[in-house]
Amino acid sequence: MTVSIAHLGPSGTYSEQAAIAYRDRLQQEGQETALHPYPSIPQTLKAVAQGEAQIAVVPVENSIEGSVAVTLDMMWLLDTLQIQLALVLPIAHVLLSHAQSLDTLQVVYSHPQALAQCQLWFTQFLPHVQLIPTNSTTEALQHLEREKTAGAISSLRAAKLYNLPVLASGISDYPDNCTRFWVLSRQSSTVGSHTSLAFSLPANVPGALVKPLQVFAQRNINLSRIESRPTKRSLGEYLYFIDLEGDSHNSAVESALTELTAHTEILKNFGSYKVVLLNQNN
Ligand SMILES: O=C(O)C(=O)Cc1ccccc1
Repeated sequence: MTVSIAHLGPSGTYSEQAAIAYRDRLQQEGQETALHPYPSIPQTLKAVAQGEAQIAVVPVENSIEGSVAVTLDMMWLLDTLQIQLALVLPIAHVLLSHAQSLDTLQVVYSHPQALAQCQLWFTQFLPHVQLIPTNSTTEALQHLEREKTAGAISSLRAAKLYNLPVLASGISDYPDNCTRFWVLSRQSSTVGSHTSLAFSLPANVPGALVKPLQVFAQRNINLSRIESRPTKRSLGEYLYFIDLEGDSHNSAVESALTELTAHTEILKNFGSYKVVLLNQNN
């Protein structure tokens, strides 16, 4: 049976690069696979939640810009997705354009994460250029043929794929730019070094967040990330997304998760998984 892997498209995105790395792992195990590009991150996740695809590979956090909010929000909403693996991909942005020189550029298109990761570079070298968000780094490339004074931030892989000229490279604001992707499916996750969960609080009162956090501290469980997102019910009310070091089959983590139910309103366990560092050529 062919395993279908959904990712943000069109072809050439960083998400596709992470999906290819995952596909290669499955192929080494003798699995048949097929990649399926989707126009947005929510559509990629819904495809798996609705059973249209079996696996989704989506960005969750970038070392410069932080969380991909839409991924966290959809994980909470969809409820059924479990993390199978985390992939950390180095990100090297280039500026692509048919323009002859940088100073003729008027607009630059890209995914909001890519625009944000290069904002200092644009402030310094192209302060008057208009930055326009697109659904993905490769969707941005569709503008270049018709708009000769437009640029797009994408990868060198995408430049080669679409045969587009590179106007500038090394444009990320910090050299160690990398993005963490989650590999998700509806199957329950297995084992690994990390566990991710999210919860809402029973009441907005002093100390409400201390209690769930103490559950981990008392058991010497290290948290590797904590992120809040609005509940969207009322201003100032939040959901908390937590990554912890440990597997949910480990007895300390297991008992922490049990006790956590007493200090949270809704608790969602997204599963335990391994973290794999990819290199640029993956
Ligand atoms: O648009 C893409 O190529 C994506 O996969 C989203 C993204 C954008 C910038 C850095 C990492 C992921």
